[in-house]
Amino acid sequence: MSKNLVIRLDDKLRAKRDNFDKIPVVDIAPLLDGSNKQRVAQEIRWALSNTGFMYVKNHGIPKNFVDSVFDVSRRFFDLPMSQKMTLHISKSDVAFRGYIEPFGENTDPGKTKDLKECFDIGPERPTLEGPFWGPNQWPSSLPELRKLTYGYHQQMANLAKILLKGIALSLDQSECYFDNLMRNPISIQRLLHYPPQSGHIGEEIIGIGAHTDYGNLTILAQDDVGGLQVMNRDGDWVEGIPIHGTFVINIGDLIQRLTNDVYLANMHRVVNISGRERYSIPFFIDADFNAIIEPLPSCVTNSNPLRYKPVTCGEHKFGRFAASYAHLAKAR
Ligand SMILES: O=C(O)CCC(=O)C(=O)O
Ligand SMILES: [Fe+2]
Repeated sequence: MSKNLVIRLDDKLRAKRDNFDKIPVVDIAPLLDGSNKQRVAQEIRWALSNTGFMYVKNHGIPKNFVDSVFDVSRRFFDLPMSQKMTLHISKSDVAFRGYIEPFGENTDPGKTKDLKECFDIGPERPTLEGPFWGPNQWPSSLPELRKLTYGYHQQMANLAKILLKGIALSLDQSECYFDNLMRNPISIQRLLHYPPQSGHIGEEIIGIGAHTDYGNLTILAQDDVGGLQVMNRDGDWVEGIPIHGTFVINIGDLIQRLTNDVYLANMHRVVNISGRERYSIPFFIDADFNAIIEPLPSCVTNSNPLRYKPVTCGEHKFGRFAASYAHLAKAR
């Protein structure tokens, strides 16, 4: 695998990180019930500075609810292609809501085509305008999809708030630190389907090409098939194996910028070598469109000088989307 991707971080900082061959599991019950927030914050700090990823367990979201969303997601992707294409994401313009066909969004576009199909929805708040807001597109033949996916998305938004309190504490900030940056945060609830691949699997076509996530936080539910891979300090890929009852959490570029590279928005990809269909359900949450993200003064030191200029969340996110989406590339 190309090691050049990891060099994105300067070598001095990379050498300071602990290496890892497993992604840590963090029990967040003491954060939810308030019994030991600092212990959870410490575990989050290790996980996000060294791996950029963690599993969370005891998160309070019922397993049967998550299963019901996987179930409706399978039924959605089983619909005929002609029906799914009537909901195509390009019809929502820059609201980014709807269906994306295989190879329609490529996360490492110079190198890899993504063998995945997606369905994206977002908050249904008609008063908010601008990119990343707008009506969702729902299939009339599958009415349960709306209730389940939208309900799931709200549960994820609540869980994200709790996790962001833990992340704020882990950075020695007040637990309300993110509230001002996230009054109406951009968020996307995605359903993902990775068709099976067989024969020789080269980097030119895999489930999802190597990338970092763009925003603040991602909460991922995966089925039991496996295929998620996360890059360690040596540039080797570590399996994000499915662990029953957990979510996989990772931070995106905005938190890496906010922490002046102290926390890592790590490279990851999906290679589905199982020969089976794989389904996953990521929830992405960013900051407000106009929120200015700049390094926290406590993360800027003599040995880690200022690395980033302020950027708005919307500007950063839009730039990264434009590079990945065929329908935006055509419009440019
Ligand atoms: O499906 C997965 O396991 C990961 C998906 C992912 O990385 C993404 O959608 O950004
Ligand atoms: Fe990702």
